[in-house]
Amino acid sequence: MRQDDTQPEGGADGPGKRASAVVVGGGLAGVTSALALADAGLDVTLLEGRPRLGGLAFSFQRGELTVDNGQHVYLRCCTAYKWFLDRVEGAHLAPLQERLDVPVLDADRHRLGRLRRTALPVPLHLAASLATYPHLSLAERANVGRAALALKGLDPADPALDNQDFGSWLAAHGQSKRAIEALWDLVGVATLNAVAGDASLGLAAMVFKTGLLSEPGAADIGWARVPLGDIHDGLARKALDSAGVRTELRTRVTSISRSKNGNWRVEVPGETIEADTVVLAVAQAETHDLLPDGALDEPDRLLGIDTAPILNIHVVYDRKVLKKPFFAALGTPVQWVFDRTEASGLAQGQYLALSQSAAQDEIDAPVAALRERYLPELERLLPAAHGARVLDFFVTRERTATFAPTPGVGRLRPGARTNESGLYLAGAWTATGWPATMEGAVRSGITAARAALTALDRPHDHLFEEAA
Ligand SMILES: Cc1cc2nc3c(=O)[nH]c(=O)nc-3n(C[C@H](O)[C@H](O)[C@H](O)COP(=O)(O)OP(=O)(O)OC[C@H]3O[C@@H](n4cnc5c(N)ncnc54)[C@H](O)[C@@H]3O)c2cc1C
Repeated sequence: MRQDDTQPEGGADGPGKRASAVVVGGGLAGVTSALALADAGLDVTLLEGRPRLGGLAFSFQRGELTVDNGQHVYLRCCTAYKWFLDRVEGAHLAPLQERLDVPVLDADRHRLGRLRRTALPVPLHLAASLATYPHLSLAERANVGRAALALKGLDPADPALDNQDFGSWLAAHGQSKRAIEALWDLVGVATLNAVAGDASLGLAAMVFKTGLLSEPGAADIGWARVPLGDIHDGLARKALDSAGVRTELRTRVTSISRSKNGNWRVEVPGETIEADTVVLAVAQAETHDLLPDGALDEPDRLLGIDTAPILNIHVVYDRKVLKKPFFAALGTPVQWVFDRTEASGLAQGQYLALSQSAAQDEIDAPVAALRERYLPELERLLPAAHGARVLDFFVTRERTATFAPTPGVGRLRPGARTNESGLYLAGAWTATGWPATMEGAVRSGITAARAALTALDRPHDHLFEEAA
C-alpha cells in the first residue's frame, strides 16, 4: 500500500510533522527500505557513498560494452526480489525461464546433460531429469534422490544445522565425490558461494528445500536481459524519485548518534541530517564502524561474519561460439557461462561472462594467468571457440561479494532490530535465513522497514508472498 503524502501524520512525532527516516546505503537492501518507508508515508532520505545505486549488483561502461560487475540470477522462489522488480517496474527486463532448464556440459567426457523440471508435483518434477542425468551413475542418481528426500525433512531454521557442514552431511547420506561435484556443488557453489564442505548445512538446506523442493517452478531461473544497472540504479532511482525519496549519491555517512532531543543525527560531509528512524543498510564491517555504542550487545560478532569472493571473466569473441543463453560446466575450472551479447549492447561477435564463485584461489590471479587458463578451457567446452578471435578479455573481481556461508555463521547474523529504538539493520548478511542474495537483501530491507513502521504505529501491508 502506498500512502498519500497528504495523509495525517502519526507515529512518534504526533500531528503536524511527518515522521522522517534516513536510510544509509543504496544497495538493494537500502533501496528497498527507502521505498517501503516512503510508500508508508515517511519523509525518507537515502544516502549512498558511491556515485550509483545498486551496491554489489551494478554495471559499468567499457568502451561500447555495458558490463555487469558479476552475472546475477534469481529463482522463481525469490518472491521478495520479484516484488522489488515489480515495484521499480523492471520485471519485464529480468524474466524467468518458463521452466527450469540448465544445460550441463562435461568437458572431459564431452557430454551434455540437462537439469530440467516437469509440471509434475514435487519431488516428481525433477525425477525424469535426474533419472536421465548422464553425469551420474545409476546408483549415484538413486542416492541423490534419497538424499534429496532426507534434505526435505530438515528444518533450515534449526540452529543445530547451522553448526554442521553440508559436505559432511552429504557424505553421511551416501553422496559420492562425483555426485557432489556434478550436482550438489553445481547448484550449491553458485547459490551459496562456497563448496559443500565449507557451507552451513542450515543455509544449504534452505537453498535446496526452497529452490528445488518447495514447488515445481521454484527453481526456474531469471536474469536481467539488460545491464543490471538499468534496473538497480536507473529504474530504482526513478521509483525513489516518484515516491518522494531524497536520494544523495557520493554521500558517505561518517557517524550516527542520538541528539539531545532523542532524534537520530546522521553525519555526512557538510551536513547533519536528523531523523526519527535510521536504517543502516551497509555491509557488516561498515555497520560495525557506524553503530552507536550499545546498539548491539556484542557488536564485535559482526566482524566474525567473513566474506567470500566471486570472480567474473569476460570474453568477447569475433563470432558466435555459444548458441544457448547459458550453461554450467563440469570437469573444468569453468563454472557457469552466460551470453551477455545483447544485454551489453555489443553489435558484432559474442560476449560471454564466466561466473566463478567461491573464487578464493583465483581472485588475485593476474589477468594474463587467467587468460592462459580459461581460453583453452572455453575451447574445450565450445568447439566453435577454436579459431574464433578473442577481441577482448578482462576480469571483474569482487573480493567481498557475499558473506561466507560457513557453519556457525547463523548465530552471528543480527536481526533488523537493535537495542536502540528507531535504529534498524538491513543487508543480505543480516538474519534473513537466506544466503547472500538479491532476495536476502530485499527481504532484509522490507523487514527493517516493517520493524520501523511497527514501532511508529504505521499501517503497512505484507509486500510479498512467501514461496510455498
Ligand atoms: C559478483 C557477484 C555475483 C553475485 N551473484 C548473485 C546472484 O547470481 N544472485 C543473487 O541473488 N545474488 C548475487 N550476488 C549477491 C548480491 O549482489 C548481494 O547479496 C546483494 O546485492 C547485497 O545487497 P545489500 O544491499 O545487502 O548490500 P550492498 O550491495 O553491499 O549495499 C551496501 C551499500 O552501502 C553503501 N555504503 C557503505 N558504507 C556506506 C556509508 N558509510 N555511507 C553511505 N553508503 C555506504 C555501499 O556503497 C553499497 O552501495 C552476487 C554478488 C556479486 C558481487
